[in-house]
Amino acid sequence: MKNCYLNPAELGPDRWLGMLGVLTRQPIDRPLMLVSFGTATTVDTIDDHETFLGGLIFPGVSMMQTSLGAGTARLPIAPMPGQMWPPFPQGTQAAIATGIVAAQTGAIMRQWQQVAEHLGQAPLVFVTGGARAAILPELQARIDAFSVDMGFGTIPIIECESPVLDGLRAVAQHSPDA
Ligand SMILES: Nc1ncnc2c1ncn2[C@@H]1O[C@H](COP(=O)(O)OP(=O)(O)O)[C@@H](O)[C@H]1O
Ligand SMILES: CC(C)(COP(=O)(O)O)[C@@H](O)C(=O)NCCC(=O)O
Repeated sequence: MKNCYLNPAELGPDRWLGMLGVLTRQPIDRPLMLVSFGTATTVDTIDDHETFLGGLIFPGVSMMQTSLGAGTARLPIAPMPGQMWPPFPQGTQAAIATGIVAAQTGAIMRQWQQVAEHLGQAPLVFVTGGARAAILPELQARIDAFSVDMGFGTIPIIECESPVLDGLRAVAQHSPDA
């Protein structure tokens, strides 16, 4: 895989290995995105020539929850109930939880749209990380809406339990001493 980072050494090895892990399970005939809902959320894109184009880093779900709780006078650390997210939340906890889901999903969808527009193909989305469950239903609904709108049909998100370990295994198997 080619790395388009201006300084490749700056890229987190977890992100690089995660992308290699995804490539072990998917033939690269279309763009791929790997979204990792960890401490930070990362959104990385590989084009259909096995080139890592670049990606996003922003605070993860838990970091958003705790930073609102710690950085404001009156906001609680709101739980993420995993229900439908209302368009007009009418209470503090719902406003925070829905705001976090909207922030996470909105950033990912912006990237999804950029990839679709720049490359003319609908990216396949892989997700990993401990905090993914709260975001997945909303993300799937948004991808389906955008994708159908752009004439690509629905695209199921693929969950990956351990892409970093899959990538590490692939590197170990291809090393000269393996
Ligand atoms: N079962 C879970 N339910 C909800 N959130 C979880 C769960 N497990 C982990 N998390 C959250 O996921 C994040 C860590 O995810 P992880 O994939 O371990 O990331 P990292 O690679 O940063 O260690 C933390 O913010 C944590 O709060
Ligand atoms: C962005 C990360 C903090 C994500 O780590 P995570 O939250 O998954 O533990 C990590 O990949 C990192 O420190 N990266 C270095 C900077 C970069 O990738 O550009």
